[in-house]
Amino acid sequence: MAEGKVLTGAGLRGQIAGQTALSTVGKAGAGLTYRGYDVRELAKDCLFEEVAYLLFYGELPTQAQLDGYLTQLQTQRDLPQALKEVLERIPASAHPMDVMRTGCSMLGNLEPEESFEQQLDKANRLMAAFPAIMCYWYRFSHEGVRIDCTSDAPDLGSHFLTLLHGKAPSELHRKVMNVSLILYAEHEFNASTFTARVCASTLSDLFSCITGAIGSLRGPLHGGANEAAMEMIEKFATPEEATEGTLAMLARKDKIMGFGHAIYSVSDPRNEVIKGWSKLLAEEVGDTVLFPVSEAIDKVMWEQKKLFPNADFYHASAYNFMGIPTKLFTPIFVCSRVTGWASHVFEQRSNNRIIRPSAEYIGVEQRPVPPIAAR
Ligand SMILES: CC(=O)SCCNC(=O)CCNC(=O)[C@H](O)C(C)(C)COP(=O)(O)OP(=O)(O)OC[C@H]1O[C@@H](n2cnc3c(N)ncnc32)[C@H](O)[C@@H]1OP(=O)(O)O
Ligand SMILES: O=C([O-])CC(=O)C(=O)O
Repeated sequence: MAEGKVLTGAGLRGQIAGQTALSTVGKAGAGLTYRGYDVRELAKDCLFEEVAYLLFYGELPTQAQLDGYLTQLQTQRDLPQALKEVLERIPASAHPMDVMRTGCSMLGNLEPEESFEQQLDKANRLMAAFPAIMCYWYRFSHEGVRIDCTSDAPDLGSHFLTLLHGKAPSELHRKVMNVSLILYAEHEFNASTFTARVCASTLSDLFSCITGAIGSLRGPLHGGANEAAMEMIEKFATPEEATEGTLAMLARKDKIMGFGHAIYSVSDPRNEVIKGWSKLLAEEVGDTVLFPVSEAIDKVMWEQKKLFPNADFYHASAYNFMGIPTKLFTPIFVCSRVTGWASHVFEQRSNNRIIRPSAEYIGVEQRPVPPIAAR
């Protein structure tokens, strides 16, 4: 069970910045829950869309509600032509998180949130459209293909894999992508969600809140860690090399991406779930390198620093085994976390006061402005 950490110091650590009924993170005896449900239980039995529904509407859907919701989301997957044209103009060298940011912002121009009464419709629309934003740009810029942004895939995870690979995923890949989307969906006041809430507190529109959140998620200390972890893992050909290399990085005081957490102190409850699925995928593809290398890094980090893998570390190998290009790892996080971000925007709006903390001034004392010739 995840334990509470002693939280003080810079980075607003340990300060209550608001209230939420959406999730617990690192609460002693509760670990990670979404609206009271253990994330591990949700990841075992639910579809990602059930979790999205839970976050957006407050309760898990009945079968009839879920069927209706899946159908609704399926009809919202296609992109307007003007957005496709914008995506076609973004170079292949662009970072896909910048593509997601631009795609979100452009959709906000074409289909703006004109009143807060539209917030749920706009959140569902964004969630349904994100896989196509990512894959339309990726396949056009890298393969010269203009893909059909719709698919028959019943759920968002398999829709994404279908658009990316041009064929329906295997049952195992569909399952893993679904689990991954659930694990990444919501995490209280992390940096990107807090960004969204600050933006929401000015009574801005949903697209602005989500665009800002994407920018915060992009950094390697947050969502970008899954890509950074993959780049590190790939450098090692054997577990022995990984052990030596990790020790050398620690000696240089490098940050090891995919380890540690701002709130959890002994484990990230999402790790055991994705690690299990990564192991299964490794067996499926007959991997003898990536998974053993990952475990070797994991062992050194625990032995040397008592640092544990966070949600991002074994996501790297899991996504790699499913043939997903590394640069798309963090954009998948966006496809999932848009549910948490939007739910926090709704929560902020429902009991709002502009978020405006104070700063401790550490600059020079007040002084007269000298004439320019005297400076
Ligand atoms: C989905 C997510 O966003 S999960 C987070 C993803 N990010 C990463 O994986 C990036 C790597 N990890 C980190 O940079 C950090 O652990 C963070 C940003 C997640 C948390 O930062 P903090 O709350 O400041 O970490 P914390 O207070 O636990 O750090 C304690 C010590 O461990 C060190 N440490 C923490 N994580 C790491 C790491 N991954 N590698 C090496 N050292 C680390 C810190 O530098 C600090 O050392 P110091 O006391 O000598 O300065
Ligand atoms: O909570 C955090 O600081 C980072 C994190 O794990 C997440 O956003 O999923």
